[in-house]
Amino acid sequence: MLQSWGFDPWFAAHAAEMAMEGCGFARVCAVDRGAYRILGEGGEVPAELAGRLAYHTDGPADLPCVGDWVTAQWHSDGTAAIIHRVFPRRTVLRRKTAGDGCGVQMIAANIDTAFIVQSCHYDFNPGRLERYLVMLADGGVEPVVVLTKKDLVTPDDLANLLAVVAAVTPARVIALSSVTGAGLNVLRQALAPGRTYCLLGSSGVGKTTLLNQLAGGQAGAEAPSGHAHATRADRATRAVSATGEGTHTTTRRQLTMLDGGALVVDTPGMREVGTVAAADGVDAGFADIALLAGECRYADCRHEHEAGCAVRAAVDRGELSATHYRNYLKLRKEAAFSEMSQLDRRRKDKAFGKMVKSVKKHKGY
Ligand SMILES: Nc1nc2c(ncn2[C@@H]2O[C@H](COP(=O)(O)OP(=O)(O)OP(=O)(O)O)[C@@H](O)[C@H]2O)c(=O)[nH]1
Ligand SMILES: [Zn+2]
Repeated sequence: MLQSWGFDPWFAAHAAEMAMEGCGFARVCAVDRGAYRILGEGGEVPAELAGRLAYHTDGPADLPCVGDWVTAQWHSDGTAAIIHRVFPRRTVLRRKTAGDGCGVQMIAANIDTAFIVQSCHYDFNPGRLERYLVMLADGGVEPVVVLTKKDLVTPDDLANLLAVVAAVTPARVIALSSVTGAGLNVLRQALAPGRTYCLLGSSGVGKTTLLNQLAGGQAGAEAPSGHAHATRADRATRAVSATGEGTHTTTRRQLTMLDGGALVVDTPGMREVGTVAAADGVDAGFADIALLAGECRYADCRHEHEAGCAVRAAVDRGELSATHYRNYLKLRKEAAFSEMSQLDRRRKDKAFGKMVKSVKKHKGY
């Protein structure tokens, strides 16, 4: 049971040092404002931190996060548990927090492989790709590049993209289309049971569509009981349920098992990695605009002259300050500029162009 959730020999080797009397091991499958859910031999239960763990840590990075293995003590009836210790982490996914400089925010632990998802069509950006690669290398996570929406570009364009990626990283690249299904099996075959994966990428590149296809679930399909099936409905809703007395919040499981036994981490924080990495925190001070952006007709709306733009509409109605809106556009431009990494500039060089060409030839694109 624990093995199927990823308790492999690496973690088993730490079992002796992590063991405590009256406790067992479990994997954290959800975290929501200090409320945890863990998966142990007896299934999934809510858990709290032991006082010692909660108050005697060096910082938030020491607290359990999704994907962590922990030592826990189950209540006598088995319906809840206390987390006492956090296993050493094989890998970490974390990002620097905006502002003070030295803070880090843990996004997930013990992810084996991260799929960096970019769209062939609109979103492809070698500078951002490079940034994800740095983040993954920093945390020891294996990168695989996934180029989505291959149906929207010509074979020639795709060959160019593949060559650029190959010039940036030796990581494996999978190009696919969720519309035609091309390449989906290649991705499926890259998933191994008991290994942990995640999808990183900006909003709109097709992560949700892809996850649903990997989960094998039809849109809104009922999950067979006992199965960690993730359906569209699952991913689209915030699992907040109202009970008789006030509001009771349940946290959706953020670590799920696909049909083939591969494990997938999908947390709200993981989704934010994309936007923050994409625009250097520009969105952080413009939460109001980010919120409105959710209502724009097009997922890739730039809020400039697009039809059905909810942001511009709010400015026109006087509900959003025009100055605030202009500041947003201005800052975003600057962020886009500073985002032009070394690599972007190099790309304009002749030498880099030559390298791309030779990679193309060599790889036979
Ligand atoms: N043409 C084409 N469109 C696609 C493909 N995959 C996804 N889309 C469309 O792209 C849009 C965004 O897809 P999502 O799966 O919601 O993107 P996401 O990355 O999950 O975005 P967030 O949920 O905002 O993080 C949707 O309209 C999809 O139908 C594809 O392979 N080809
Ligand atoms: Zn818009």
